[in-house]
Amino acid sequence: MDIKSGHSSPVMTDSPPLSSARLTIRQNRIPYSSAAALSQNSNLLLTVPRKKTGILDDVKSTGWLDAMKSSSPPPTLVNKDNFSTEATDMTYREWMQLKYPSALTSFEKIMSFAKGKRIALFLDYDGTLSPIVEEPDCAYMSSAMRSAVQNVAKYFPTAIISGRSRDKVYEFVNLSELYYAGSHGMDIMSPAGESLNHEHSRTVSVNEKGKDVNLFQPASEFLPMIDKVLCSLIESTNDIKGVKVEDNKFCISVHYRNVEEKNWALVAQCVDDVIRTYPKLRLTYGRKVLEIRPVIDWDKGKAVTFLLESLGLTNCEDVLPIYVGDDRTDEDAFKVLREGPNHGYGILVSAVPKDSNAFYSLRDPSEVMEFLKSLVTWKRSMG
Ligand SMILES: O=P(O)(O)OC[C@H]1O[C@H](O[C@H]2O[C@H](CO)[C@@H](O)[C@H](O)[C@H]2O)[C@H](O)[C@@H](O)[C@@H]1O
Repeated sequence: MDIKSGHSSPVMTDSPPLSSARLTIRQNRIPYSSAAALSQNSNLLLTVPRKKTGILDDVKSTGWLDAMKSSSPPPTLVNKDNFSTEATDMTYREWMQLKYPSALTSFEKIMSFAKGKRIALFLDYDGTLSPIVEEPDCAYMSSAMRSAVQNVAKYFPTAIISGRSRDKVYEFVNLSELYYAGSHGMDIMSPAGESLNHEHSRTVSVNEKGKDVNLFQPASEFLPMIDKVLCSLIESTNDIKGVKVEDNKFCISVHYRNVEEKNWALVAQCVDDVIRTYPKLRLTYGRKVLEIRPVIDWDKGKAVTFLLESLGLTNCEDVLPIYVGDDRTDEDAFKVLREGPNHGYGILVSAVPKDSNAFYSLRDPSEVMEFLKSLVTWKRSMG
């Protein structure tokens, strides 16, 4: 059975990554009037020079401000009480039925394909295992979700793949039996006593019990640069109310979720001012967050391929990788499973219709938990 059947080729409608847009218009200049207007509107003491090149030009010429605005479901579609209108419900149902069927209602179909195969499970963290909240440091997962992940990991090799630092996501998930890939896959760790089976991996003692884990960190040479940029970003955004700069070790997140919308362009400007002198760094975006990372050819998709190789599960007919994620950065992994030699299923977690490289969908973390529990029940039923 061809797992691609029945799905049309997805078309990504999001804007291109900031970095590429940035490069193409680097010579453009912001007219003095725009820069002046920005500084007047901002009510901040930040100095905005007369002539600028960079992200702000992109915002104006390629709709980046729109991209920043649409990088998380707008409150009119999904508000805090999960209110949705009949019309948006119907649009969602149509999207789900026609393009990305629910992984819960399609569970039997998925499992009929999984029969006789070894499942490998990859789980994003924010928005997948934990709900999106305003304060990034408070994105806790529930203990019920932790149990569901713990149970599923008894039967299938399971990895958490996150944009966060590995330490932070480990602190949230707190299950030592899992593989972890932090910093968008640039910081991979095996469970204690396991090896990543790679010539460039190294063994270190990490936890208080002094257990050995194996690490693979393809961007380690960038650490000094990232640390410098982190300090500069903290300093330059210091006066913008609501900005949070998060140290994700090999990446940096600049959150604007709690910044007044009129100041979002200013956030972009500050980020651009800092990173413009670092050609070895690039900028992407996620859910109300700008993300700075090394230009190396590595992402969540590469991390999935790496882990499948480490586990000896690559290019095997009898392996079914499943990746569950909600964000733009998860698309790299969905794409790898859709197009690469390790065919598998991407499952997009979304409460609003959007285009994706995934095959299936789940509405929110509670449905993710149900899906994980169903996997366990199915496995136990197989004896
Ligand atoms: O790859 P992920 O595990 O999904 O991490 C992606 C980013 O997630 C976090 O930010 C997002 O979640 C926050 C908490 O719900 C929310 O406040 C923020 O607006 C979201 O962008 C995390 O803080 C970032 O560092 C990760 O890159």
